[in-house]
Amino acid sequence: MEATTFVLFGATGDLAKRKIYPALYNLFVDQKMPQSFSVIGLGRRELSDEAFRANVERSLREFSRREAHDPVVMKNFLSAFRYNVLDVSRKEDYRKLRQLIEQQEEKLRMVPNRLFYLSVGPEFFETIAANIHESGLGSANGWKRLVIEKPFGHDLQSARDLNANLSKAFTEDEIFRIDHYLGKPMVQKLEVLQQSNPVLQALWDNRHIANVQITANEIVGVEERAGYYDHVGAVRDMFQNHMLQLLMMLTIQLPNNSTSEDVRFKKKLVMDSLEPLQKEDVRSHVVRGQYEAGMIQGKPVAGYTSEPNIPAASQNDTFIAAKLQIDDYFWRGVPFYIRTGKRMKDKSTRIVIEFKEPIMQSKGTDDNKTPNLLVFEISPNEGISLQLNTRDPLHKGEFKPMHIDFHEREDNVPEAYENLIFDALHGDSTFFAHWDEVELSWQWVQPILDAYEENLVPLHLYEAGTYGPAESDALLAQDGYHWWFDDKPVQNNEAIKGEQYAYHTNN
Ligand SMILES: NC(=O)C1=CN([C@@H]2O[C@H](COP(=O)(O)OP(=O)(O)OC[C@H]3O[C@@H](n4cnc5c(N)ncnc54)[C@H](OP(=O)(O)O)[C@@H]3O)[C@@H](O)[C@H]2O)C=CC1
Ligand SMILES: O=C1O[C@H](COP(=O)(O)O)[C@@H](O)[C@H](O)[C@H]1O
Repeated sequence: MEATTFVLFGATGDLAKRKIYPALYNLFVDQKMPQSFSVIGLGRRELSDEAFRANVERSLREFSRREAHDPVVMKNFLSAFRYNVLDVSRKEDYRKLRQLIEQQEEKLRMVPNRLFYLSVGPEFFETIAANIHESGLGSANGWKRLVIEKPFGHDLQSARDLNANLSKAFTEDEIFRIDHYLGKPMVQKLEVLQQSNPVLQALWDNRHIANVQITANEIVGVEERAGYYDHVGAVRDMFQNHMLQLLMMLTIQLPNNSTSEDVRFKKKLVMDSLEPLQKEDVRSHVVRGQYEAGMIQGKPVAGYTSEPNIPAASQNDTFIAAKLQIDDYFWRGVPFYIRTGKRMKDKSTRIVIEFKEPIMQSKGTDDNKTPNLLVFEISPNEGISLQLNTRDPLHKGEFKPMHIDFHEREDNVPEAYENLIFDALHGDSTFFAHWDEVELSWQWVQPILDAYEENLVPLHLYEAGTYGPAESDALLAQDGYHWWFDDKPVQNNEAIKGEQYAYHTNN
């Protein structure tokens, strides 16, 4: 891999501590970092290089998935780190930064390839990009890349404005927009699973699939993020980005050995084919919810409007469920139900594919009918399961569902940020959000934002520790479906922990 200077804005912040340093460290231990690399951490507070390295080391001990830290490896890793004070709006700080980077590159005889990672609030993105450009930091004789975190805009217009401004300093193929759901290993496998398994390929369309359910349930509430969350809600925080990305990754039809260009193009096709919602139709396609007080895992939790720094009259959404349709050859007529919410009963991100036409039961009643289900568990556990039908010899040969499960061992699973930083270092944008799809996602979501703003959609309260408002169940019930696994979340079976494959039947 090419020599790289990793320039980290927001090096003293929460994301750097919890995700970025552990990811860099794990890549280093796995020998997936460039032979020559240097990390320049930036922030307003004064820190010596030693104090900065001590902070980085502390964060690794707290947050790295690796428990044992070899002191020699740790020392080598930390020796690449320097710290520099920089206020994003002070132009002279960029000149000093440029000097420091050039000194380091000269000392280490590195080609001036520079990756600028903006782990700071989105209000700073445009200022930083412009200052990188004006200070000449980005015009050295190597490549430059810009990695930015969400949120990428607040609505369609602000996203367009932001993109237009970033484009003055970086080209589209130099911009890497992180959507950490795209870094999750199971999401990255969706493409290959579909491409390399004729069994799945053969069934991957509206002739065989009855509906698709994409869920991201969270146990956590708003936590300490009132200032941010109360202005965005579930629709902007999760739906516009992570949930629509899951939809795209599941439904794109890619050629074998596809490139990142193919992925970008095919995702755009999916978004182009998504049936648009009119503001007036949002009410019948979208369920908007907010949690009330309740019990989660045996403990009482406060309602949203009693959370610290949330106004008592807040109408902000903490839950959204929606029905979407893709109007193309493969998916026409298949409803996609998407939901995400905070303070739900359990933590689970998964995709359930329900197949058509359950086998006709020769014995038993209709109640025994079990459609074939293919489940991709994305997090917290990673796995795939298939629900088939079999006969139960102990119960007069009645039909009963059987599950074939595969669960990845937890220690085999890299963190999303490891995958994404590795790809950004390589310049591979396959698993990043490209502008086309970001713009189309905002375009699709905009009528929902407008309908919420004008209060055209009721806000349904739901008890914390449930699966959201009853209206979310009704959204599927009107089509004759129901959310799968709400009462029996798919879980890693303790009995099969540590094994790669397992085969068991439901009792
Ligand atoms: N934390 C998380 O889990 C996630 C965060 N994100 C996104 O990542 C980004 C960073 O979030 P997070 O780390 O939580 O934020 P924090 O508030 O914890 O950190 C912000 C960082 O920005 C720096 N900073 C603030 N103002 C300035 C300034 N004027 N000049 C230079 N540096 C400044 C701070 O350094 P100092 O105080 O030293 O100046 C600090 O390092 C945001 O865009 C957020 O939306 C996305 C997903 C998850
Ligand atoms: O981006 C975000 O994601 C997290 C959920 O991420 P996960 O990897 O734990 O599923 C969410 O809690 C947060 O509100 C949102 O900003």
